[in-house]
Amino acid sequence: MADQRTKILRGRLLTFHYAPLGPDDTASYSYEEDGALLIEGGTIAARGPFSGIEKSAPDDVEVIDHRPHLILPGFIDTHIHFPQAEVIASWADQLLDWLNDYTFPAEMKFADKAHGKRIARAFYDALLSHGTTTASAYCSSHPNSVDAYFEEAEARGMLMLGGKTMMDRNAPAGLCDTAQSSYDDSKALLEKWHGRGRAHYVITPRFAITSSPGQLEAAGTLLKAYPHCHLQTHINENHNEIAFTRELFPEAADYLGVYEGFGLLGAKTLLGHCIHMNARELSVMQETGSVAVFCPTSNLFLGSGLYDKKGLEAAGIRTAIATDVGGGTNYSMLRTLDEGYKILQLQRQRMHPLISFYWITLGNAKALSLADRIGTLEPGTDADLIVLDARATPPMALRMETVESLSEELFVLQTLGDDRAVVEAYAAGEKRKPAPG
Ligand SMILES: Nc1nc2[nH]cnc2c(=O)[nH]1
Ligand SMILES: [Zn+2]
Repeated sequence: MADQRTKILRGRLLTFHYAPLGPDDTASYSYEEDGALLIEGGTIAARGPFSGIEKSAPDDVEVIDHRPHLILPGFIDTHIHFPQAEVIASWADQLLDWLNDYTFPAEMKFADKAHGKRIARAFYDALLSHGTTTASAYCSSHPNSVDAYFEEAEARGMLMLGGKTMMDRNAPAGLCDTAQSSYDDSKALLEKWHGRGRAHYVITPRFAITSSPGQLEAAGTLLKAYPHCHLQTHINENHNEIAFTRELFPEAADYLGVYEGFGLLGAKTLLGHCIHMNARELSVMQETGSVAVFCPTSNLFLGSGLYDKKGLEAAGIRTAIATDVGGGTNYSMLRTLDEGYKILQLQRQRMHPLISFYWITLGNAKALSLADRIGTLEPGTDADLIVLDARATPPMALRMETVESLSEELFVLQTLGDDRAVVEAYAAGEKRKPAPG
């Protein structure tokens, strides 16, 4: 009798090994036309041609046949706001007005744990139905919201990163903590959640405008004491934001200098946006190994500006891509790639589809320093997978009639695809795509 949880997934497998150096870099990925994954106890036990995997498996193993669809590692979203599920699609001016008029009022509702639990269910339904199996989220400033966030992830077997937003000024009283309370609450939450199951705690000062120097210092103290945790914040998204930050921290060399001064930079630091960077900031980002997170739908929606992927990477900076819902306008990493492609086109930095799909899987896993567990179909890693159908809608099916290569198929998925192209999502080896409706 086979282990109940042992199964074979059959389909067209695609996984990356490193960032493709160009369209012809076939060594950068593995593609198996009739491939299979042996899944045991939430991890990938073996990968190969179906015939070989079937031979080595127990006779009564369950075979789930996903042909003719693609099987990929689950998508990874490196920057999203859990309490903004009700903010997405709010008609606003640029960043600071959008925060004050829509975002802060919506986040205040998370003082109520019941609200957090309801939004958490909707949030994870949205992630999984769009093929995202891991994300790094800002919760609200209420510790309750972090519990709601990780409890729901645990129930769904998902590897999720997140933390309590630290913010003690320039926001409504109902959202503000203090330097001391944010330190105490973050520490307690971190000790409760980090490493429990698949949870990863992220120290989360919102941005320089909403944190006093004392609070940024507290965040730095936490990061020093818990260097295995990530830290996430925002930087250089909007010109008014930058000007206000310079007024609040006149002694800092520049915006990044604020975070640098409080010891917030390093290989586990995720900096959202990084649009308007100066030369000094680029070199400090590179030296510290901090990650510059591209949020294309948000950057267009809020009129923030154009992320310079080529310039950042030429400076040796690690990059990632994310939705930034609710400034971002879609949970789909496919829609995110499509908008990102257009931003890069405007700068003559056209991105090849192999690089796009590398980025939202292994690339983002590397940016999170989690490539030993997720973002890949390598045996020994976690079975977080998705099944994609490039013929999911009539316009996609029509376009696919003339597609001749894997790269072309990926580009159809990126340009025309959304949650309708996601046939199934597995987290820790189990089917998790919510039933429609
Ligand atoms: N896009 C975005 N930028 C921010 N900067 C500070 N907070 C936020 C936020 O919630 N969204
Ligand atoms: Zn954000």
